[in-house]
This record gives sequence, structure tokens and C-alpha cells, in this order.
Amino acid sequence: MDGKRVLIIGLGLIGGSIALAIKKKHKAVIVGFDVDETQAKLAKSLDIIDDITDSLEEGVKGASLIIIATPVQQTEKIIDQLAMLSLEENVIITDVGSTKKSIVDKSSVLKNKNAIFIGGHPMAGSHKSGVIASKAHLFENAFYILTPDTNCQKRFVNGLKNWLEGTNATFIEMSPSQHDKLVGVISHFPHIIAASLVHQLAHVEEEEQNISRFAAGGFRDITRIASSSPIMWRDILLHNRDVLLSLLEKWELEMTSVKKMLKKADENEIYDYFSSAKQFRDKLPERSKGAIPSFYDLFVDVEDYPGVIAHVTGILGGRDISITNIRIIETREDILGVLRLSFRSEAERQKAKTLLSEYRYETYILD
Ligand SMILES: NC(=O)C1=CN([C@@H]2O[C@H](COP(=O)(O)OP(=O)(O)OC[C@H]3O[C@@H](n4cnc5c(N)ncnc54)[C@H](O)[C@@H]3O)[C@@H](O)[C@H]2O)C=CC1
Ligand SMILES: O=C(O)C(=O)Cc1ccc(O)cc1
Repeated sequence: MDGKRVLIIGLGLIGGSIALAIKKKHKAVIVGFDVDETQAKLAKSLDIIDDITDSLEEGVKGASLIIIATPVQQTEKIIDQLAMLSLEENVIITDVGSTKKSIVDKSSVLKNKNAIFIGGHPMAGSHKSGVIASKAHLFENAFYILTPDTNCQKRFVNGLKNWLEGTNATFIEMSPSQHDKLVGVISHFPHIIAASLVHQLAHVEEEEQNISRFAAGGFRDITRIASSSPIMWRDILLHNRDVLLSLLEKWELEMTSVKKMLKKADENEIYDYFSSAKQFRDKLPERSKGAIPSFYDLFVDVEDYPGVIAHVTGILGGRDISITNIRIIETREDILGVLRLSFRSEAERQKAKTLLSEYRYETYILD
């Protein structure tokens, strides 16, 4: 495929990360289009894309692959725009949107073009936005859902997987509706709950000033995703309304039963509520068991290559910073994603953070 052209529309976190992943395996010319000129220029100056185009009409010329990586309502508008343009024969068009049914339905406008639309959704990301947060390894070992039409020829699906090989993701295929139902439960609904918890805190703070000062640990963990892009989440909610409305109804029933349980003040019942949730949670394939106490922990984002742990520990050892514990958090199936390093003191943690940043490691303190 080398020497071919790829057009990426939307140069944010996901568009940028896909571009980097494609570059790992292909020598294609990657052309980028973004309505926000700053993002496009940044993508070019960071070598994430090779060229900027300032119109879709120009961008589609010679493109064998078009990837739409914009918020999902924009994705539909872009599909309409693509349908008006002259596209290359058998161009593969895919998207990365968090919803699939509405987008795949919209792609029917392309049916008279010789274009092949295959819906896609890489199931990994972050609460961060923008091309600056892009990473070539963002999708490593994540699930990457594809929703090809039932009569889409296998060679096109394989062609798309080949383009996306550098993501090192695990591809799975399903129908758009199945996708929206599944992702509604495990991703979209939790984002609503995270935002609602933050609103609850903000309301309480109207009466009790400075209460958020005390919001640490669990509250921060459970609401991290409330820092995601509001444009992106507005669009997702509007696309997956039916699934989310039905989940909200179930949630209301759940909360009503919690209220009843609390009013009854039956200690066994309350214990069972938490105990059964814990049992289920502990069985999730996140490998959260054996957690070490979260004192002076530093999280380090690492790429999956042999020797990366030795590199990190070597940097710290070389400056006599001792690590009291180290844990690999496999955020996704079998991937070395994040290292949790523990230190004896805040001072040591800060020294380690500064030092690792000098070696371009991204580090986080989550307490
Ligand atoms: N952020 C995440 O963790 C994940 C996001 N997704 C999906 O990926 C898509 C992109 O999300 P992010 O990269 O996180 O967002 P982002 O906000 O980082 O980037 C989106 C980019 O699209 C550009 N854009 C908006 N409208 C446009 C238009 N009409 N034409 C050209 N460019 C346009 C924006 O200027 C921005 O640079 C969304 O559909 C989202 O649902 C999928 C998986 C994970
Ligand atoms: O940051 C997180 O935990 C996310 O939830 C990222 C994310 C956001 C949207 C998606 O469609 C998939 C993954």
C-alpha cells in the first residue's frame, strides 16, 4: 500500500493517534483536514500528518482511504459532503465515532458512489482532546469494533484491517445496533453518571463552600471521565438516545431500590448489595487485584516494548530514587499500558516525576 494517500478528517486525539498508528506500518502520504486550522497546523508540525488540505474536495483526490474522526454529528454531515464529491473507485471510508447505528444509516447516501463505508470504533481513548494528546500506541490491544454491512466483501474489511494494523488493536465485528447497546452500557451511561456526580457536588457546594477541596481518591477516580469533551458527549447522547433512555429507566429503578434498602436499614441487605457488586467488579478483566496502597504513587504511561520497565527503573535508580513498589496496570487486554510506581515520600515522587518528564514519559498523580 506504500505510496498511497490517506485522508484523515478531524485531527484530534483519535484522528492524530490513528495517523501515527498508520505511519508505523505504511509509507502512505497522510493528508489531514480540520475545520480548526490550529489543530491541522499542529498535526503537521508534529509530523503526525504529511500535508494539510483546506478542502474536502481537494483532500479526497487520490485517497484510497478516508477516515472521519470528528464528533459524531459532524461525521454525518461529512458523509453527506463526501457523497457530493468525486471519489476514487473503491475508496474505503471509515469513521471512529463512539456511536454506530445513526452513522451507518447515514452512509447509505454513498451507495451510488463506488465507495465502501465500514463503520469503526476503537474502544480506547482518554478524557483528553486535541491532536497534542495523540499517541501511536493509544489503541494497543484495545478492542476495535467494525460494523461492515452484511454484504460488504471480505477483501474490503481485510483491507481496512491492514491499514489499521499499526494500532495493534483486536478487531471484532458486530452490527451497529449491537454496538450501540453494548457501548451504551459500558461507556456512554457511565459518562452520564460521572457528570451527574460532579453536578451533585457542585449543587452541594452552593450551600457548603469549598467542599470540593475534600473531593479526593474515589471521587476523582470515578469522575475522571467527566473532564471529557462536552461537544463529543453531547453528540454521543443525541445519537444513542433510545439506548440511554432505557438505561436511565433501569437506573431509576435501581436507585429506588437503594432508597428502600436504606430506609429499611437492614444491615445484611446493605452488606449484600456491596458484597455482590464487589464480587462482580473483582471478576472484571481489569486485573485490579493485589492493589498496593496508594501512597505517593506515580502513574507512568509506557509503550509496549521489551525493556521499557528496565528503562524507567534505570532512570530513577541512576539518581538514587528508590521505588518501594511497582505495578503494571494492564489497562487493556495484555498490554503494558501504565506503570504505577510507589515512593516513600512526596519529595521522591516529585523528583521522579520531573526526571521521567525529561525523558518524555507522561506521568500522572491521581490523588
Ligand atoms: N476521545 C476518546 O476517548 C474517543 C473518541 N472517539 C470518537 O472519536 C471522534 C473524535 O474524538 P476526539 O478525537 O476525542 O475529539 P477531538 O475533540 O480531540 O478532535 C475532534 C477534531 O475534529 C475536528 N472537527 C470538528 N468538526 C469538524 C468538521 N466538520 N470537519 C473537520 N474537522 C472537524 C475538531 O476541530 C477537532 O480537531 C468522536 O466521534 C468520538 O466519539 C472514539 C473513541 C475514543
Ligand atoms: O477515558 C476513558 O476512560 C474513556 O472512556 C475513553 C473513551 C471515550 C469514548 C469512547 O468511545 C471510547 C473510549
